[in-house]
Amino acid sequence: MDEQREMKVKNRTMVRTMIITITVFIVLGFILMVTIGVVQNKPLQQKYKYGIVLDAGSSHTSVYIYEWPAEKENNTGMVQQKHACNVKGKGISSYSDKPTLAGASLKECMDEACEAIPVHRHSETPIYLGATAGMRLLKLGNKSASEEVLKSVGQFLQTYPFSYQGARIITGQEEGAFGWITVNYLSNNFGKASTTFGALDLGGASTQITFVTAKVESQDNTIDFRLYGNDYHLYTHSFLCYGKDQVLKMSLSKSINSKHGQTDIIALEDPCFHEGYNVTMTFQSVFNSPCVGRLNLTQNTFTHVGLGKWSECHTVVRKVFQKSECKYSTCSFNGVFQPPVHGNFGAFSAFYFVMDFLNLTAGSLDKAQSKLQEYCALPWNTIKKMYPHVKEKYLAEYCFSGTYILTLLEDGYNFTSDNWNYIRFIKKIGESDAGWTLGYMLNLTNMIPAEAPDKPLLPYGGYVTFMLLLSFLILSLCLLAYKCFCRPTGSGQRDVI
Ligand SMILES: Nc1ccn([C@@H]2O[C@H](COP(=O)(O)OP(=O)(O)OP(=O)(O)O)[C@@H](O)[C@H]2O)c(=O)n1
Ligand SMILES: [Ca+2]
Repeated sequence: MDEQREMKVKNRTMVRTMIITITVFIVLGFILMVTIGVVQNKPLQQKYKYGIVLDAGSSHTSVYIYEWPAEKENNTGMVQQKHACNVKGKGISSYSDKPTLAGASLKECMDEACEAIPVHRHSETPIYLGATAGMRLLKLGNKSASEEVLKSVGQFLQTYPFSYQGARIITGQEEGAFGWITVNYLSNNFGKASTTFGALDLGGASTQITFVTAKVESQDNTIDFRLYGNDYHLYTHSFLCYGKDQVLKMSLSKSINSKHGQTDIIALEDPCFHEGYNVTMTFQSVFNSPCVGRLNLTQNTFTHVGLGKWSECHTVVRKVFQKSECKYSTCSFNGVFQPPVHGNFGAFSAFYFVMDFLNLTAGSLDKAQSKLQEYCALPWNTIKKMYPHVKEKYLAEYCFSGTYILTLLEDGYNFTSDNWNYIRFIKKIGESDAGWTLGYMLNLTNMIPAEAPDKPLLPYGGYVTFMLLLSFLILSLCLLAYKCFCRPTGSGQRDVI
């Protein structure tokens, strides 16, 4: 009997030891799994890559620095603007008579770029310069000067430690298409069934319109892309000379020409400038562009006198659009094919600067016209007092520019009161400026793949959590099963298997 009791006590002690050992192992195992899960899930220190694009516009140059997580290059929406710098002074095309100075004008912003990008990334950071309508016009008027300017900026950029990828004049189609890519990339519209935004860009010397359409009747206006597994059939057109500074020159030159021969032009009355505005201008400053014809005058200067009459201004501005000829089913203006606009549009650059200043980014077309009419009727002195901190050159032109924008959108691109609210005036999307530069870099670095990259079933964090929960469940079941098989028997003993 004693032996039997001793055996029983021994057995019980053994079972207890086993249970304790197994429980300790299970608990230790679980702690280990949780620890690994937590450590694995800890956000890794991101490694960023960088790219630089210089937007050499007609009125000014901007330097944009983009950054993206190194391992997520091909995911949509990953590239963001890290820094932007506006070069002081005018655009590079204004250096036509002193081209060698064009490069050095970029120094301050390029030095900022060196600071903004970690030194160990400098040599692998691509840098691109794209010049737009100002340089297109200079090339038309003085080809060798445009080449000298490009050479100067190219040589200057190569003195920096970045990976120089060239300085060139981009085409109007590229400018339109890459603006469209930027807007839709930043809005996360690629790789989904969602529709895309059209893009409207207004600069100093050209304007672009780009949107997805089914049928394009003219080859010059077609661009096809396959992005993230979807085909996009784009309509795009860039109107050289229809940026707001060149249109002002065209409009002034038309008024001067209509006066020419009748009287000596001493004062040029302009309904698009505020009453009381009175500035001496040279004829040269109006006629110094391929967008306006030549004029032979003996005088050098004239006085630009404001009248502040919006409806007359509207009539004058309308005259820069030639609407009578169209050999296609539909046209925008100047005989250029354009399908009817449809869907949402993002309107950026000067579209935004001007409409934002005039507080016209929301509301109906009728309301925009009546508010602009009121604004244009304000005397110049009042305007100057209302906005003492705004650059006088910009301030003087907002009545004209606002009128031009409304006319371009309505009479030029055929927007109506019904689809006016589909236009969104935007400066930035998230942290990044809307414009062609981001799309240009994404394209040249192949960062937008034609096909959507394969995605794992679960994101990494989700995968670790799921595996942990599953392991926990299995262990719990094991414990439960163990408990069931160790249930006391009728004789008060335990069956140990
Ligand atoms: N706060 C501001 C900033 C700029 N502008 C005007 O907006 C135009 C410049 O627009 P932008 O998109 O910078 O033109 P660019 O890129 O220089 O010209 P382009 O694209 O035609 O080469 C110029 O007329 C400038 O006077 C403005 O009215 N208000
Ligand atoms: Ca521009």
